[in-house]
Amino acid sequence: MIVAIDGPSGTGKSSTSKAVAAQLGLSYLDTGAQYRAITWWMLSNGVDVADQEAIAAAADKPSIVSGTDPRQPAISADGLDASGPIRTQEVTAAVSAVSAVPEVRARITELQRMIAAEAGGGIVVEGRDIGTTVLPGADLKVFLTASPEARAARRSGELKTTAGRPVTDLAATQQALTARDKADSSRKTSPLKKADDAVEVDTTELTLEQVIECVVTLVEKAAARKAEAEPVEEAAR
Ligand SMILES: Nc1ncnc2c1ncn2[C@@H]1O[C@H](COP(=O)(O)OP(=O)(O)OP(=O)(O)O)[C@@H](O)[C@H]1O
Ligand SMILES: Nc1ccn([C@@H]2O[C@H](COP(=O)(O)O)[C@@H](O)[C@H]2O)c(=O)n1
Repeated sequence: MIVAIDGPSGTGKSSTSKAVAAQLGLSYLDTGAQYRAITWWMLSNGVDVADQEAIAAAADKPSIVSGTDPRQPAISADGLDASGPIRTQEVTAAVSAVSAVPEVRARITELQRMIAAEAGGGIVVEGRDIGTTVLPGADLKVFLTASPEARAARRSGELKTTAGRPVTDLAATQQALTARDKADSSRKTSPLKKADDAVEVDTTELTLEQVIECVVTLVEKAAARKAEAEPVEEAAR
C-alpha cells in the first residue's frame, strides 16, 4: 500500500502522515526533511546556494539517510544527525532554491523511489510532488490544503533562529510561507501541484485529529478496493 500525501507547508502533512502510518502499521518518509538535509549540507560545506551550477555540482556529494519509523523518523547527512539543524530559519530560507535544481531533484527522487520500493508492508510518503512525479502509481493520493493564515499560525513559533530561539513573528512567518509556496509551485522541475487523481482535504477548519481520522478512512477504503481488484488480476494471469 503506497500512500502519497502532498500539500504546501503547514497543512499538516508530517503530523498526519506519521499518525496515519503509525496507526496502520505502515512505514513513513518525510521527503521535505531530505531536501532540508541536503540544503543543510550545502550551507555547512560552503556551497553558494544562490548558484544553481554550484548546487548541481554538489548534488551527489552528501549521503542522505532517512529512517522510516513513523514514531521515530530519522534523517542524517554524511552520518551527522540533521533532525535539529534542518528546522532552522537558515535552512528554511534556502531549501526552495536548492530543491528547484534538477540535479538535486533527480538524485533525491531516486532515493525516495528506492525507499518506497523497499517498504514491504507499505508506506506513507509526504511532500510536494509525490502523487504527481515520485510515485504516480500510488494506491491513494491525498492533497492537504489550508488557508495561509491558518498555516502561518500553526507554523509560527515552531521555527527556530540559528541561535535556537523560537520565531514568533506571525506576519513574517506568513510572508515566508507564501514566498516558499510560490517558489515551490512555480519551479520548472516537479512543482508543488495537486495530482489529478488526488483527494483534496481542506484542513483549515479541522483539528489535527479530524484530519488523521479522515485520511485513515481514505487509506482503509483504498486498501479494500485494492484487495477486491487483486483476485481478478490473479485469475486473469
Ligand atoms: N488541522 C490542524 N489543526 C491545528 N494544528 C495543526 C493541524 N495540522 C497540523 N497542525 C500543527 O501545525 C504544525 C505544522 O504541522 P506539520 O508540520 O504536520 O505541517 P506540514 O504540512 O508537514 O508542514 P511542512 O511541509 O512545513 O513540514 C504542527 O505544530 C502541527 O501540530
Ligand atoms: N517532495 C518534496 C518535499 C519538499 N520539497 C522542498 O523542501 C521544502 C521543505 O519541505 P517541508 O515539507 O519540510 O516544509 C519545501 O518547501 C520544498 O522546497 C520538495 O521540493 N519536494
